[in-house]
Amino acid sequence: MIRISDLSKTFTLHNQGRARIPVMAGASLQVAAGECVGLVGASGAGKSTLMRLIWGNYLADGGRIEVGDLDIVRAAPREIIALRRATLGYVSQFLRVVPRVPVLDVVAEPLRVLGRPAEEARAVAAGLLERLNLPSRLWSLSPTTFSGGEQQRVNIARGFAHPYPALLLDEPTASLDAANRAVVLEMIAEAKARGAAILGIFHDEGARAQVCDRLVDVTAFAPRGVA
Ligand SMILES: Nc1ncnc2c1ncn2[C@@H]1O[C@H](COP(=O)(O)OP(=O)(O)OP(=O)(O)O)[C@@H](O)[C@H]1O
Repeated sequence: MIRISDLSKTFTLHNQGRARIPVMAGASLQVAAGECVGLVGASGAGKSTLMRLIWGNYLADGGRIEVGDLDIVRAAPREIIALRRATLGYVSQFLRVVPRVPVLDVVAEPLRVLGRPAEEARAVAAGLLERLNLPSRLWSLSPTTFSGGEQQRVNIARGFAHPYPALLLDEPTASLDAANRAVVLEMIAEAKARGAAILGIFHDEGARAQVCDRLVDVTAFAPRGVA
């Protein structure tokens, strides 16, 4: 489902004398349907950069990133938007939302953009928020003032509202208590069981051991002479 081959990325810092930071060269990786792969490697090795390249926020210098039939490296912006709508989900570490939109609509939104009726989408959102133990008195509020763990649960609910065939998870259990962490790990296992291809960063070793089928060390992707 996710196929990466010969991927390279160098950052150029235009405001700092065009300093060049080579992060990866010749990176290759595949994630099959129903599989969860964990990215590991020291801080600064390039885990987040790889996730952002797949999400389409960073442009690769070379290589291919195929998600389903689309090569993200060569895709047009509208193709990436369509991919994010139906095929590729992303649970980032931090929640970014439009102010004043209530939680229930934040979580229902991925279904609404796919054409699901409002009431139906809200019912799915309510089910997820309930499962993640977010008190219903908070559902009509904007999550901008929520605690770290509450925001993370909203982010997770949103990322799991639609059954994306491919999912990127950046530290999905980082701010959670034991009970909610267990719920999230259960949701990841269910997504795998329905055939989702999942690529994640988990600093939580227990979580990693529980849901990852294998680990990929991104240090191996460092350009020659950098690692
Ligand atoms: N937008 C950017 N501009 C310039 N350099 C960047 C940018 N993003 C990342 N880098 C550099 O790329 C390298 C890899 O960073 P990245 O955040 O991918 O590492 P990481 O493995 O996710 O680290 P951590 O575990 O600490 O989050 C670092 O040297 C970082 O400074």
